[in-house]
Amino acid sequence: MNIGEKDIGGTGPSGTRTAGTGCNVIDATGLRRSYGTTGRRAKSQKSFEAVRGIDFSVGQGELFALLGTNGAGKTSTVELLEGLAAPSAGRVRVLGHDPFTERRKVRPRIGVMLQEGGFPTELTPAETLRMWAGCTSGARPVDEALSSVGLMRRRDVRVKQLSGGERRRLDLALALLGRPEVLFLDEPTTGLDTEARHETWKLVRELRDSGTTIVLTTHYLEEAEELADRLAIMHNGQIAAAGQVMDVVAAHPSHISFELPAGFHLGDLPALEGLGVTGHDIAGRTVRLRTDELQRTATGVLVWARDKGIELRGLDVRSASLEEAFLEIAKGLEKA
Ligand SMILES: Nc1ncnc2c1ncn2[C@@H]1O[C@H](COP(=O)(O)OP(=O)(O)OP(=O)(O)O)[C@@H](O)[C@H]1O
Repeated sequence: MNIGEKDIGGTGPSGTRTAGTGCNVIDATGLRRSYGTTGRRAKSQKSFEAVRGIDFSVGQGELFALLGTNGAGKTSTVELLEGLAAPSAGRVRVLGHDPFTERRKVRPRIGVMLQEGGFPTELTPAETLRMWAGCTSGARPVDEALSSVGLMRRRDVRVKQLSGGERRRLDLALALLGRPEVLFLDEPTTGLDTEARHETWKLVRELRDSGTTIVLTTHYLEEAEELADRLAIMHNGQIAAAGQVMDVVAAHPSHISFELPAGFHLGDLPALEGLGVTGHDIAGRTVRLRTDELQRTATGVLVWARDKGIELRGLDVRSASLEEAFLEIAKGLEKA
């Protein structure tokens, strides 16, 4: 594939780095987006900066997830990548081109699954895809697109009779119709039941494995954990953390909690610092320890309990999850 520009690779200011094949399909540098700065009323309007100078790149065949709280700036960012708006500052390249000014070169090579598809509800899925195929060069056969998202059974019912989850699948079928090299998925499994969500994940993995580059926004951290090669967590228009899931998670402490048996106090435990504990709290009789050295701390606590001949009820030993990392990042930034 002719990407058109050289890999800029390396580590950006926000710590993002491509893990892919050396070809960056997407490059964003110092990207900013403001609302209320264009149009006739611009001078009287107060502008709002939704994307505040972000850098990231996505390698060919990589699945990159953009996470963040409501209003963090994910959709505003993805729209810049899709060429639906121009950045107010910074630079974006998709497949080596500016997706806004060179839209005609980029659009046929990307697939976009928006949050709200907005189909004509009187058409059937087959008719919807046929209509769309008429505007798409090199479109897949309609039935192939329908069966790839598990909608063959519903090909001839009206869209208005589809469930919310089935409409999401039709959205996905439309995004896949032109065999895109780059696929943008905006909350693709919202409204899907567990089985349909797992089917969508399987399909997304297959697409990624066949070389499609995928940018995913999601509110489901489990989805990012399942699918993402790398991710970025946005907050207030900036990238607060980025990297592989395990890197983002590793930057946050693991936890051990248990109930103190009757007659024991926190001070009866061995010196917490010596066990590698970085912080603790106690609620009622439940002790919660934070640590960056889970095995050492857990061993210390268990050996202490064995030596005292006590059972630690409610014992829970867990590595940090993406959810905990996410919540800590959001909490930390709110305080900042
Ligand atoms: N057209 C617009 N005009 C003015 N402000 C906007 C516009 N679109 C979005 N915003 C604001 O920009 C910020 C980022 O919005 P954006 O939709 O990009 O966030 P998001 O991370 O996608 O949120 P969500 O997870 O809720 O979809 C929000 O504060 C939002 O209110």
